[in-house]
Amino acid sequence: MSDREDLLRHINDKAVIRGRVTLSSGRHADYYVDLRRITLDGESAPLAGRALLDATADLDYTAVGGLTLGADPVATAMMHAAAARGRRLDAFVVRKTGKEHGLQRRIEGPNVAGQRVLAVEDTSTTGGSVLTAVDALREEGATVAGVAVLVDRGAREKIIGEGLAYHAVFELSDLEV
Ligand SMILES: O=P(O)(O)OC[C@H]1O[C@H](OP(=O)(O)OP(=O)(O)O)[C@H](O)[C@@H]1O
Ligand SMILES: O=C(O)c1cc(=O)[nH]c(=O)[nH]1
Repeated sequence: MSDREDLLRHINDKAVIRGRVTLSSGRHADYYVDLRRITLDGESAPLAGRALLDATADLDYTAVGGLTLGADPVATAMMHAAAARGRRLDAFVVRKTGKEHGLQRRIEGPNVAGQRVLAVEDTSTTGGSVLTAVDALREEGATVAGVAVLVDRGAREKIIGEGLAYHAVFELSDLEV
């Protein structure tokens, strides 16, 4: 079984939650895909890291990350999967709001200025969260090579409309929702 096939089985078994929920955008839905149950699961996370590296193999980037919190374990899974393949890939975390003490950095980790970066998410519904990260990255002087998510929940058109390359390991239609 390929990593992608294996990962799909893990997502259907562990992350698809049925029931009325309010989404990040304020919209309502009858199911939730809780991918934190994948990206923080010791068996599933390495699969997610490798599947995202494979899905973005056509893109050129040296660092990966996105808007905290959902994006964080996605980025670190990719970083470790890349290291296991002998490739250096840095990670970063984009804060939702600026930090007022310490070094007051909006983007934590090795400097992204001048780097080609990949903006990631666990899932993207309206694209609002990942595009917030894209804006912050550009403000910091990074070049955004593209956007990648584990599960696209509808943001594809919006993100492509912004002129960004977009890769999703799975579409909603792949899932048992
Ligand atoms: O495409 P969007 O409409 O922006 O929705 C997707 C976002 O919603 C979830 O995060 P959430 O806002 O729940 O916050 P969290 O990552 O801090 O849990 C998810 O991890 C994405 O970041
Ligand atoms: O749109 C969202 O907020 C959202 C949907 C979903 O299925 N999973 C998630 O973590 N966030």
